[in-house]
Amino acid sequence: MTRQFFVGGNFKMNPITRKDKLALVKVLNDAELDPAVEVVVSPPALYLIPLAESIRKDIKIAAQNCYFKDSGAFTGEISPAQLVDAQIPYVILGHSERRTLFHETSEEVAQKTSAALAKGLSIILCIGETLHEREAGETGKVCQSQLKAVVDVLKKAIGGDSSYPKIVIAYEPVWAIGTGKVATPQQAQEAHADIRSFLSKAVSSAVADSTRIIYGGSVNGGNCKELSTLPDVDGFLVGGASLKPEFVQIVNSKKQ
Ligand SMILES: O=C[C@H](O)COP(=O)(O)O
Repeated sequence: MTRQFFVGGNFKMNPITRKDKLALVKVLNDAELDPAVEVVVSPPALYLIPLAESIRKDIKIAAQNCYFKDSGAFTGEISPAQLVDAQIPYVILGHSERRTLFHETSEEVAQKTSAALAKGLSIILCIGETLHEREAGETGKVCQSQLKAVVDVLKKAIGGDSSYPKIVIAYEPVWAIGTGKVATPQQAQEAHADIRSFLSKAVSSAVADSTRIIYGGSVNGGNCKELSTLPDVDGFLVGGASLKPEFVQIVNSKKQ
């Protein structure tokens, strides 16, 4: 099955100034982007609506997080219903920075995933192991347990397996994030194939076949080409390099 290549830019808590944000938008708006690629950028919450209004319409916008309730006394949170109302189509959930710095558990990530899907949002669901877990030979076990929490919740949710086309799984080994230490093509392919095989057993072979599994962790203009040729790598979630003009090269990595 052909899976549409997907490139996401996670700006994290950047840029600091609106001037830098405008420069970034100009680079993307002026660029020649491969029309076959789905491109999504994810700014801080403050910039979601202004970015959606100023960026070209073939680039979609993602929030970097959301809560699982619709509204109420939850200071600092944004709800799936609010994102839908603001016409923001995607949300990143389970990023390792949320899991580690903000102590989000896999169960909370699953609850947020289910709530966001119920409102019609698409999800970039992040999973991945720490260096310690990789060195202990636990990469597969960790990724599967993070994913299983979502699979279990979706089994009970309205819509069930029909939700999977709205989920892109981002495999992001924590040791590769922001470190300049990218996974080797062999490590990336192995982890992606393992995730796909888990999906096949835990959900169905059709879902395993059609779900996009993208790689994140120190992707840049220099290493994207080789990673983009791997059979189970369906795109990238880019952090640091998404703030630079080389993001265009990463979007176009299949065409280079
Ligand atoms: O969400 C993106 C990842 O955390 C990757 O970040 P990075 O490209 O800066 O390593």
